[in-house]
Amino acid sequence: MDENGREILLQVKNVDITFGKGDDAVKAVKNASFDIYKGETFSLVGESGSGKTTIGRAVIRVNPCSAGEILYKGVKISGKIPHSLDREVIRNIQMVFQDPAASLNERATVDYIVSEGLYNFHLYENEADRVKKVENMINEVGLLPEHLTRYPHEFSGGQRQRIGLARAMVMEPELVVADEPISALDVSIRAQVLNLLKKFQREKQVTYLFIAHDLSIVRFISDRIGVIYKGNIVEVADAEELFNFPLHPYTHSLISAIPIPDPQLEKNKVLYTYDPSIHDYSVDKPEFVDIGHNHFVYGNKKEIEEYKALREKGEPLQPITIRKPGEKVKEENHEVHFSKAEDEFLKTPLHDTGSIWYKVLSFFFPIIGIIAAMVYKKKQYYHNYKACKQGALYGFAVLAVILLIFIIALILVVL
Ligand SMILES: Nc1ncnc2c1ncn2[C@@H]1O[C@H](COP(=O)(O)OP(=O)(O)OP(=O)(O)O)[C@@H](O)[C@H]1O
Repeated sequence: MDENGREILLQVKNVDITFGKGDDAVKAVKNASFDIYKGETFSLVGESGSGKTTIGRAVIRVNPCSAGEILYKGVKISGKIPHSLDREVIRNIQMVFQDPAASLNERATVDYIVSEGLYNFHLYENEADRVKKVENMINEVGLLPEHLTRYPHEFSGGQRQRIGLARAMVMEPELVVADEPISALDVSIRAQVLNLLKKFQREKQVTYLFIAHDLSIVRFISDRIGVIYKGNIVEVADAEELFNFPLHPYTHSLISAIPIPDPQLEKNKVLYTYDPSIHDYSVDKPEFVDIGHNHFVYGNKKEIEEYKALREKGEPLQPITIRKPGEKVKEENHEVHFSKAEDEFLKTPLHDTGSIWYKVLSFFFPIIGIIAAMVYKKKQYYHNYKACKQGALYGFAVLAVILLIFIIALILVVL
């Protein structure tokens, strides 16, 4: 328990993770420390190569720590541990991977993939009980029992991620390390997988260590957020606190990179680029310090004093600057952090999928299709608008041809 009476499920304490030896050694994680409370979603955010996955893999005991320790419910699980504890960790801490295609055994049926953990830990009374557990889980992730006899390559990316989720959740884990679980998915199905993760949390009180490379995705799903830059955790705070008071300049840059849904504002937004050379750590060495409000920042004494003073003012900081019309911006601030697909996803309303069904229905009922298209246009659901318009136009074209044939036939009969 911490001083606020919250139960701490996982503690990462001063962890270093190094790959290789001697001159070739890469220190991927440096003195990382954070706690994860039971039932929360703790997100770890940072650019590619910053060490997020390395930490996630250390939590599931795949990567060894070269210094520090990881505690699960107060018990050390890093380094050498008894076999029984190792099994407990494997069962209770599950991982969901970024690439569902690579993380599922292509030669095994879905039934086997989902059951594997149950077999390894004998978590069923008899065959009927196993089948029941697997079928229930496959239903819970939105797939059907008949899918169980199929192989992963027969599914779409989103469905494969659902299988990966079923494989993890059937074990009834307490902690799930979700390593960029939606990054490899089509933009239109990312929200569905996020909603599924949330549903499991509501119903089964599962705790998440959610790994992502940008803040926009984690903003609305996280209780707390840790920001990592080149192996150093630079800031940890409650999600609201982090967005209101992004004290470390790297966090500032990540927030400024979040696309604004209004295209006009987005066009005039000044992107803030993080320049690590602003820190002078030659004498005054940096530390990871609790500045109050459950907020930790990495900095030297001088910086920490400045951060504390900013925080104590209590006025939310404005990490996003919008350029006035005609105002010039310094060239250095132009760095694009988001892929086009992510941009698109974040600017698109949740149900604006432009699904093929809008086209099909509009084709058969073109008048309704045109009305729907007008409504969607007004609501700025452009994908749905385009689908309805296209379907309705084809529908009208087919009707016109039928009418023409009918008129020609009528004329021929009359003559
Ligand atoms: N097995 C390994 N051997 C050597 N270096 C490694 C290994 N795994 C990771 N690294 C290095 O550790 C650093 C952190 O990698 P990591 O995969 O944790 O980053 P990440 O933040 O998860 O990035 P991404 O978002 O691209 O997955 C990188 O420099 C990477 O090259």
